[in-house]
Amino acid sequence: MVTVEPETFLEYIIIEYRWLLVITTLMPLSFLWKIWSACRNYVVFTMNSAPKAHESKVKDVQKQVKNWLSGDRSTQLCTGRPTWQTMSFRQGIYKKMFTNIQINLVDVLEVDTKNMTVRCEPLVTMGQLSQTLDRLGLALAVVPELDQLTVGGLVMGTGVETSSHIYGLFQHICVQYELVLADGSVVTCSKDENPDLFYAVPWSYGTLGFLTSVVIKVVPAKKYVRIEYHPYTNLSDLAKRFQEESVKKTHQFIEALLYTKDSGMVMTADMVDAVGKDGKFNPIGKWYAEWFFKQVEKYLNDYRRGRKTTVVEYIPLRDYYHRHTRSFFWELQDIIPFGNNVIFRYLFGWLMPPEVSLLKLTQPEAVTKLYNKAHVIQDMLVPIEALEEAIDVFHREFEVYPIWLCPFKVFNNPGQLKVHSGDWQMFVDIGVYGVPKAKGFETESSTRRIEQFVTQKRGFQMLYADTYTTREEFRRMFDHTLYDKMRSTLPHCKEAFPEIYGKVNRLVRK
Ligand SMILES: Cc1cc2nc3c(=O)[nH]c(=O)nc-3n(C[C@H](O)[C@H](O)[C@H](O)COP(=O)(O)OP(=O)(O)OC[C@H]3O[C@@H](n4cnc5c(N)ncnc54)[C@H](O)[C@@H]3O)c2cc1C
Ligand SMILES: NC(=O)C1=CN([C@@H]2O[C@H](COP(=O)(O)OP(=O)(O)OC[C@H]3O[C@@H](n4cnc5c(N)ncnc54)[C@H](OP(=O)(O)O)[C@@H]3O)[C@@H](O)[C@H]2O)C=CC1
Ligand SMILES: CC(C)=CCC[C@@H](C)[C@H]1CC[C@H]2C3=C(CC[C@]12C)[C@@]1(C)CC[C@H](O)C[C@@H]1CC3
Repeated sequence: MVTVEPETFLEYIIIEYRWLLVITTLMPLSFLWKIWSACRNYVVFTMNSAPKAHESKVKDVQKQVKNWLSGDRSTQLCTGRPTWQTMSFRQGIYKKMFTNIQINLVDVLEVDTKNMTVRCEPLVTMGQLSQTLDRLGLALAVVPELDQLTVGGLVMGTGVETSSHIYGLFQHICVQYELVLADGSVVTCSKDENPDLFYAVPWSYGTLGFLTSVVIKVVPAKKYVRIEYHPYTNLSDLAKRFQEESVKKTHQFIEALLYTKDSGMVMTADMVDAVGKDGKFNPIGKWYAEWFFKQVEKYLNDYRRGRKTTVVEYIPLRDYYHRHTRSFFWELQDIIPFGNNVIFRYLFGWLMPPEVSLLKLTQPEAVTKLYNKAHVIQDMLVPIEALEEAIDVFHREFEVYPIWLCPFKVFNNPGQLKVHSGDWQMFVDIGVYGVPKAKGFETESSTRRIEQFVTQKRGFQMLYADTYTTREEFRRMFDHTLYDKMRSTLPHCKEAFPEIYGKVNRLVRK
């Protein structure tokens, strides 16, 4: 295992006792922030002001772009959202050098129950949207788990969730985008209107234009999710079941957690109207509840001890959607090691989790150094047939557990993701978050070997994380044909925005 020795006593204190700052300051501040935004959203809703205000807010974005256009254009453009507020693990250095366009678009605009769509602005978060839709008996077809993820970030980057084996990625449930282009004009695009632009926008990281609204597909929601936990102590069997369930599509939600190379849990789930008699009710979103991944581990240990095989539970729908939010998957245990302790949960659970933005804003240099050297945060997307082989490679290079497995479909559409046969192809997102224990782990070289494996398998890397690829390697991983065509066609685009690589490579992030 890689260890980083703190250089000074102060560094040691900062790393080991970060939880002191988090509990005494960041958690109360996060709580106040949540109350403020709920009140603000409520007032906006009761005044019904968001749809009316949208047009003038878009005009303001246009005005800022036109000001840049009529100036000396010595800098390029990016959104003015401070980098510490984003969910990407790193801070983008380019934000300080570019002209920042303020896009203060934070509201849900319209729920269309006839066409089963919701229209919203780019800074609407997943938590805000799932709450708004839940009250109407609706849900997004794909709800990426963490509350703070925004619609804009998920469109321009990507979003994946346990229903993605049916609906695809977040981009596949979007039916229309409204953008302000580099010449200050407003365009809308869909699969029938400006289709080239529509297919080039996902994964473009804000390098084609500024997103100002998105129309997204919704589905009818039920009150609960019935979840079945299937434990495995053999990787081949687990991979086989996981792959079969993903392709069969008899269940609405599928995910797996690996706790060692050979053991883990496959979870299949479906929306239901009522709690059945075949399982217990488990409101995992309550402040006192154990972290989700810890509960799953308990069921796996029970199985190892020969106690139970398949367990069935009923979970409230929103609790299920955001099941990894309270513990940031398993990342919070590194910051608050006793965060899952029963006394802590009952006393302070209602203040959890701290806002990611505040954690990023207050991250000390010593902690950054530690994460650079001895921590992996990566999501690699590989064809599902390569799952077992991939786990072998990940074990050899990283040895980080738990591992998150989430199947998803990629439709054979034009754009950055190339599918090599048929109408769609099934992939799996392999999420690795934690401290690597592999012998000889070294951040850059180990990650580069993984990136090469993924490219060889014709897979992709999620770009909120660090990419160590060169520009050429990056262009091999992502098909730039349509993207390059759009950048040459759209007026002033190349002048206004860098290429995707210019925003996501490790050198432009700290
Ligand atoms: C466009 C729209 C149309 C709706 N239509 C109906 C309807 O016809 N019938 C109905 O019963 N309910 C409707 N709702 C749901 C509505 O959000 C809740 O019914 C209402 O907010 C409940 O009040 P509360 O005190 O519980 O809200 P709170 O819990 O204080 O907040 C409601 C939550 O909803 C979200 N929200 C509410 N309004 C907005 C907004 N304008 N912009 C962004 N986010 C917002 C926020 O995330 C907030 O967290 C609609 C919501 C929206 C956004
Ligand atoms: N379950 C999941 O699917 C998860 C996904 N993620 C990842 O997190 C990221 C989302 O985080 P989030 O904080 O919401 O987004 P960010 O603010 O990090 O934005 C991500 C990118 O999208 C661009 N962007 C955002 N809004 C707009 C807009 N209105 N117009 C033009 N470009 C825009 C940003 O451009 P600029 O650089 O100019 O600001 C940036 O390059 C995604 O990359 C996603 O893949 C992370 C965890 C889980
Ligand atoms: C499900 C998918 C596709 C991805 C999940 C990624 C998350 C595990 C990470 C996204 C943002 C990350 C951050 C941190 C941990 C891992 C994520 C939640 C920190 C909280 C780690 C501690 C730092 O001080 C701040 C980080 C902010 C971002």
